[in-house]
Amino acid sequence: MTTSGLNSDFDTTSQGPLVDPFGRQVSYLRVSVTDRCDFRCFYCMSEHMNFLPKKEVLSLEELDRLCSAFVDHGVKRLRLTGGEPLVRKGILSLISSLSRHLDSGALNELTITSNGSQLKNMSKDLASMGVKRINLSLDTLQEKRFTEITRWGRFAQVMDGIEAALAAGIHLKINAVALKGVNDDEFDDMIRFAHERGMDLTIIETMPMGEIDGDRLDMYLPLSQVKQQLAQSWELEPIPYKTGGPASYMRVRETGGRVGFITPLTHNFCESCNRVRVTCTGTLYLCLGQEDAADLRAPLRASESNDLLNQAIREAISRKPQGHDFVIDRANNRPSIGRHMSVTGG
Ligand SMILES: Nc1nc2c(ncn2[C@@H]2O[C@H](COP(=O)(O)OP(=O)(O)OP(=O)(O)O)[C@@H](O)[C@H]2O)c(=O)[nH]1
Ligand SMILES: C[S@@+](CC[C@H](N)C(=O)[O-])C[C@H]1O[C@@H](n2cnc3c(N)ncnc32)[C@H](O)[C@@H]1O
Ligand code: SF4
Ligand code: SF4
Repeated sequence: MTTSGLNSDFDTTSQGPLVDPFGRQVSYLRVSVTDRCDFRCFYCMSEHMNFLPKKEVLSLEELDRLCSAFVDHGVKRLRLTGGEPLVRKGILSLISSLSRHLDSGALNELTITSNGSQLKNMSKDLASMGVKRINLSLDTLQEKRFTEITRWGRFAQVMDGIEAALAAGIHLKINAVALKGVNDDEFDDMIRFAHERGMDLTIIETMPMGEIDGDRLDMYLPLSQVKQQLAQSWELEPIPYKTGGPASYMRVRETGGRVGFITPLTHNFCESCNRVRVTCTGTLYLCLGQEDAADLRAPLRASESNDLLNQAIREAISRKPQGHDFVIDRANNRPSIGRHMSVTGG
């Protein structure tokens, strides 16, 4: 973890918005509230993962304090992710507490990225707490494939979760990772499934993060190929729609719905980056595709006042890198970034 390299032009004691050395304002925080998950998607985790011991993980109160400190620094959008954020014990009390920032107008949006397994029971509560959008990860519509991909997931549970979330008035976006030889024959079906239910679909390239049991390189499918494939079935029109996320969207004329493409390896969207990530141990990662990080747990726990914490946050932002260094290391067959996606939650 880097603690040196402080950019001496930066005043780390002032309040106000967080602006990095490239003039980009950090207005979006993604928080991985747990590294644990009830699924074991094969491209994300190995089947037998060693998860963090409980004492290393921030309590719900500490997570609340940390998120609130970022809100005080002008963060407008908060996304809870994981692991699976909705399997963390007490998660609804954290969300309920954070929703005070929506009520006050300090926060524009409180969202979640989820595998959908808990949505059947939680959707109503989440909607009542002000969660208006959820990004739901679903890579296939075929039950057998779903079991092969997620290993431990139950397809029917996710389908029930989708139904419950939509019934509660939550907007869903489906995230599907493009996996060569696994789900690359399903994108047409997924467009139909999503658009019939008023959901956007975004397709994501696999990223070389964390050791997994198999070989992720074999499954890498550039989205340029997916677009060509889709263009044979659909009329696609580029549109300027933006959520503040990395996807670039197209309208599918036949359905009227949107399909988004997230291409971290073939297209670089870093120049407009607005985000940083915090893990469940309070480590602040300045970029999804870099190892550079700052420990916020020590300053958080060192004092009841937020002075040390605020200083650590500003110091870290002063060295946010310009962009990622994802490389596909075919020679050594190693992931470009050692940590798993579940550490930062995507
Ligand atoms: N390289 C890179 N990829 C990102 C970044 N943010 C999100 N992604 C990728 O996009 C995937 C989907 O992210 P989501 O959790 O749905 O968030 P989002 O696309 O920012 O969400 P919206 O607010 O709906 O736009 C993640 O799993 C990552 O693969 C980023 O900053 N850099
Ligand atoms: C790590 S999960 C965490 C939240 C939740 N468990 C879920 O699946 O939505 C967030 C997103 O990262 C994606 N993801 C995981 N590993 C990935 C990888 N190596 N490359 C690209 N996306 C990945 C998942 O498909 C999911 O959409
Ligand atoms: S992608 Fe999400 S649901 Fe799948 S193993 Fe990773 S954290 Fe769990
Ligand atoms: S890869 Fe890093 S710099 Fe680029 S958009 Fe993602 S977090 Fe921002």
